[in-house]
Amino acid sequence: MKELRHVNKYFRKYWKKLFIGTLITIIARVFQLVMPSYVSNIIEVVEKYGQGLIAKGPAQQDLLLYIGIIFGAALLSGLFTFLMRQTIINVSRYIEFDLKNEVFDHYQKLDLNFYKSNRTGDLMNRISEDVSQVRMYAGPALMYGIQTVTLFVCLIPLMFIKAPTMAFYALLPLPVLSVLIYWISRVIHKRSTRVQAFLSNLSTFAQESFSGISVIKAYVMESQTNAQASDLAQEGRDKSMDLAKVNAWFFPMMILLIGVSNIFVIYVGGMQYFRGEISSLGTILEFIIYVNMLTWPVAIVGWLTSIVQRAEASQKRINEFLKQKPEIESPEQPEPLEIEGGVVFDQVSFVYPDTGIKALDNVSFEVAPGETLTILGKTGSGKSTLLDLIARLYDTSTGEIRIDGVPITNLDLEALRAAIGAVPQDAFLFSDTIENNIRFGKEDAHFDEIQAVARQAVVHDNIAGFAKEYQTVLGERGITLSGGQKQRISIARALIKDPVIYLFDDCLSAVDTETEEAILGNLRQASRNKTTIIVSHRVSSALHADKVIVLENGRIIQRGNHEKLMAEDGYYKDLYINQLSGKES
Ligand SMILES: Nc1ncnc2c1ncn2[C@@H]1O[C@H](COP(=O)(O)OP(=O)(O)OP(=O)(O)O)[C@@H](O)[C@H]1O
Repeated sequence: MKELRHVNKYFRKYWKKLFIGTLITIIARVFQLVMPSYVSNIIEVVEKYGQGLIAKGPAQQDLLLYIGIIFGAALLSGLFTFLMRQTIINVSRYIEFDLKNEVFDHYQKLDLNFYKSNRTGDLMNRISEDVSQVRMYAGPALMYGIQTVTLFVCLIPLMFIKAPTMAFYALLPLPVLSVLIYWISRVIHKRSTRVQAFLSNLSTFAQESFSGISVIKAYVMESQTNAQASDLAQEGRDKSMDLAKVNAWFFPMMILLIGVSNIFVIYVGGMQYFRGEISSLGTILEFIIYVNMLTWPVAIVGWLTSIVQRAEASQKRINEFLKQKPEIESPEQPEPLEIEGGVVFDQVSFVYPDTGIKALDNVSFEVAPGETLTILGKTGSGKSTLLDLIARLYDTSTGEIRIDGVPITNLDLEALRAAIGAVPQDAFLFSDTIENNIRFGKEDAHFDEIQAVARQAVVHDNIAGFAKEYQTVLGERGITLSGGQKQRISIARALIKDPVIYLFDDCLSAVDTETEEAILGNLRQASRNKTTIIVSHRVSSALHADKVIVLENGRIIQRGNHEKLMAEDGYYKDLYINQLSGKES
């Protein structure tokens, strides 16, 4: 129960509803208890009538009265049972909602390393399956728990008051039933944990096969993927069958033990009746009803234990993630700063913690507010890493990055990221309309602004060509854009944000050179007074830059501007000559 303590805060939050729910549960059970003793009364009236102790008229009147009471009590018990579900089960849904939001909010705060070391399927499983298991504890388990306790507390003393010997024998098999069901539930729990872990794998496999469907098709891997899927399905079937086998024991065991209890009641009650220790056969019937009323709650003790165990295991998995602290956080007292956009790298090195790859090695440079820096270099030379460090997606291993003279770690994280408009290398667009994808950069943007930035990113004409123009839905629910169109929408999204610092990570790689030139021209206009850092493989992005650096294996091997770099032999000049000759030819 240690892990489940996490849910107590939600119980406290909804304590009023839970309190009312508990009262209602108790009332519902008390009304349920009315029926057996009136059934006994009915039998007694019938017996008396048979023995000629009561006339037909009054006997009929008594019968009608008792039936009326049983009916009324059943109605009220039904009504309160309905209200009980409405309160306690509803609270469990609220708790499920709150917990899902808490987990999701926490996921959002965690940094990239967390996402790299955990699989998406697992993240999704914890927020859906595991939270559902915890809901079972916060709702049904709580409700049936209260119900069981109420019934035990009211019914068992009542049975002992009415007929102690019969009560003793009637209750004798029930602890055995509870222990057996507890034991079965433990096995069920073990096996269902295996099923749970398997489902996590299955989600990951399905998610990867669907997102990688084009690769699967292109490499004609359908049959291998199918074979893998059917292996997984077989594994799932075996695990589910294991679970089904133990589940199958549950009800037969219950029925057997109720049967034994009933036989005890009939035998012991019958003997007592013969000996005159009980006055009416109605008492036997009353006890049979009691035994049947108790069976489910007794069985449920075992079931509840298994729900609690499962919820504990699930909450443990959830807590594992909730306990993870984001490695990158805002300082407690950030320096107040109106960011102007001066960026300084002071002997910065960075090693990816998971792979140990040194992506940047002693990198130093300065970009003044409003300047443009272009970073060139072979693939894997550390260009994207450098941009990620400016947005503080990672923290430097050694050295310092300063924005307007203030170490980046002293700045408020949100303020820093709000000042940055980043266009990543892999343009990611959401399954939403084009308008909303661009609006992501500025929620309250007017439609005219959206069109204006789309024009600057040279994608407006493409959008206008779609039947639904800006309302065209992208992604899984809609059309698929070309790589270049995606990149340009992603640029428009950054432009509408109108940030102080632009980070463009090779975001024109999928557009033709003519469009690239048009966009670069527009970007120069849009980012005239903004600090702009462009990562590129094309020298065209460097022609008008104030500064250029060339990276190789994480080190700066050349720096200057176009004119200076053309004056020396090296990577830049070679690249320029290569790309220029390519263009001319
Ligand atoms: N998330 C990551 N985890 C571990 N290592 C990484 C990660 N991202 C990049 N690397 C490694 O860091 C080095 C620099 O990568 P980076 O993406 O910064 O290069 P790049 O110059 O942007 O390459 P490209 O031009 O291909 O985009 C590479 O060796 C790469 O394998």
